[in-house]
Amino acid sequence: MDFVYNANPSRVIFGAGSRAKVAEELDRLGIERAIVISTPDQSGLAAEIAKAIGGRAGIMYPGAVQHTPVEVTESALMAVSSVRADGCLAIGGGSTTGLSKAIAYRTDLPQLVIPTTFAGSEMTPILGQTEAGRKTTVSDPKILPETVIYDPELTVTMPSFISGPSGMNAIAHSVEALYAKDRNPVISMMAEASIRALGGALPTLMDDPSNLHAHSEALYGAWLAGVCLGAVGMAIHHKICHTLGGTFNLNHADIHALMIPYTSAYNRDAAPEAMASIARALGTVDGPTGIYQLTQRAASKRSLAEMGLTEADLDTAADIALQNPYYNPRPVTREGVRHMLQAAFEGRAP
Ligand SMILES: NC(=O)C1=CN([C@@H]2O[C@H](COP(=O)(O)OP(=O)(O)OC[C@H]3O[C@@H](n4cnc5c(N)ncnc54)[C@H](O)[C@@H]3O)[C@@H](O)[C@H]2O)C=CC1
Ligand SMILES: O=C(O)/C=C\C(=O)CC(=O)O
Repeated sequence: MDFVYNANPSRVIFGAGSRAKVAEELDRLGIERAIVISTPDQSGLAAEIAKAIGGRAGIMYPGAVQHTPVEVTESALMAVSSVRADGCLAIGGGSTTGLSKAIAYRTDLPQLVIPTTFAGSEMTPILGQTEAGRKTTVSDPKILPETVIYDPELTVTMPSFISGPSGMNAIAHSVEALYAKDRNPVISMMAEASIRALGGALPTLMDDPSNLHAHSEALYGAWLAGVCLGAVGMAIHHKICHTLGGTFNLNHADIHALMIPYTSAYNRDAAPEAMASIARALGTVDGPTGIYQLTQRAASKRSLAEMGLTEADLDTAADIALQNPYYNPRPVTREGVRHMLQAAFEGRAP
């Protein structure tokens, strides 16, 4: 057995109520005047946490938006300078974490992240940002948050149309980790455990959105998924979601949730060990079928047509997806991708 395992160093505090440790963790990082980042929708939660840390909250910045536009980062950097902030405290989903990472990438300020969705971004040294309508991705050790507090009491406020797709976004990280070119036994173990935890928790969350035990399980799965995403390379699923999301400005989690049955089915015959691992985790005979069944419960959008795409858009997407070659277990051909997109357009079982 030959492999390389690269661990991304970060400190993780996990547990219901663990947000009570924010002040202690800021002290540990030597942060005295944080920029407190959130989306506008989550400014109330950010204000509550800021109140609990007193003077360590240097300035509030409730302006995070999806896909990390560079203009927003520049405005946040002015807020950083205005109080000479010495660290970032991000409270929210992947969009909020993205802004914190964008600041850290440019300033090397330390980051404490409190995730409130299952996106997994907090565990990766990857930043996607948008400039002039174009989204690009960069990876750098400065981007990786130093400390992450996972408090499942903070994910219970997600309505199921956000929590379901967000959980499927995490599952997609783990699925692709299982057939990554640079996979290794530790990450594969985490990926299977992540799919098991999320696959068990998501149906419960759809029926009972405030079930704290299920949130804890899902957040645990999301943590593992984030570790997987940060440690190994992704393939056709992440590439096609990046293309579809960026080109047609689609919601990030919704497009991941919709596409993962089809992308995993694309690789079904080329990655049998990964498929067996997914099937074991979900308790099904076939991995992609198990994922499809899960999306029927957890995804908010069930077809590319429902997301507003046309068949002509599928041709555009297939062309773009073929532009930059990348590793995938099954060769990426235009015909194969177009066929896969057609099935997703119609929302039929893969
Ligand atoms: N670089 C990386 O490793 C990764 C980056 N991302 C990035 O993250 C972004 C998407 O992040 P998501 O978490 O999917 O969505 P998001 O952060 O945009 O949140 C979606 C909506 O849900 C709200 N929300 C978040 N948590 C909530 C809660 N607990 N209760 C009620 N409302 C809540 C937010 O205010 C927002 O309106 C994209 O820009 C994506 O590219 C996502 C995964 C990995
Ligand atoms: O697609 C994902 O879920 C993983 C990575 C990114 O979203 C990169 C980014 O756009 O921040």
